[in-house]
Amino acid sequence: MKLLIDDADVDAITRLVDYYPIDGVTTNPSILAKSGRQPFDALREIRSIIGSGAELHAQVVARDAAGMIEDAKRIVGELGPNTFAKVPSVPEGFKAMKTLSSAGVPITATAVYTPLQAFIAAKSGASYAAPYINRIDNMGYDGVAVACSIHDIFRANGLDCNVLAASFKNSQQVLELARHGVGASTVASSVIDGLVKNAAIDAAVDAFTADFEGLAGAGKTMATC
Ligand SMILES: O=P(O)(O)OC[C@H]1O[C@](O)(CO)[C@@H](O)[C@@H]1O
Repeated sequence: MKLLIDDADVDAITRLVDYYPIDGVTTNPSILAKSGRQPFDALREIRSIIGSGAELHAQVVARDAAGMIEDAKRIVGELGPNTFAKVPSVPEGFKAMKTLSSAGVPITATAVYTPLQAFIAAKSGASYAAPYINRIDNMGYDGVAVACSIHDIFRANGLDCNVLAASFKNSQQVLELARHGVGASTVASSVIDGLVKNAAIDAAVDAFTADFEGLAGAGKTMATC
């Protein structure tokens, strides 16, 4: 499972890329609005931080198919290889996806709440479909089960599309999707930090350091003892 950052905060992205095995970044119009920056300025800076080998997903804003196609072409044209245009999984979006995929524009189908939306998006040429795990949970359904079901539908039908699970609020949701082997998960910075934050881990590492410091004549590290 690929791990992406769901954020447009360049300081947070820079730090997470430094520490963790990050495969890319996703944004959406709400995330870009929160950054307060000109959208393409923010996206170009994100591209330069993550490099050309990582994935960058940015969303169209137009509501009709013709406008979505124009938005998508600009997104991919400005941000280069490994950029995916996110297109909402609605009728106008499916129409846009069919044209864009024929033109070789990589697409992430977004705003996915049901397996049938994902199925239609995949058949329309999307490379990824992004189910909203936490938002589905909040509707009283099981977001992880929906994402796993979408993964299984893609495999059962030989569709060349992967799950890009989104909208996480906790580590358990991410863990369950890794267990099922879905293609990718995009996770907010605070949730990524929480994936490996555990008082027991810190206590174990602190105890090793304290024990070693008690060794007579030892330096502070293996390199200096
Ligand atoms: O429920 P949230 O946290 O707003 O998440 C919605 C998700 O949809 C996406 O737009 C899909 O990629 C993400 O950017 C975002 O995580």
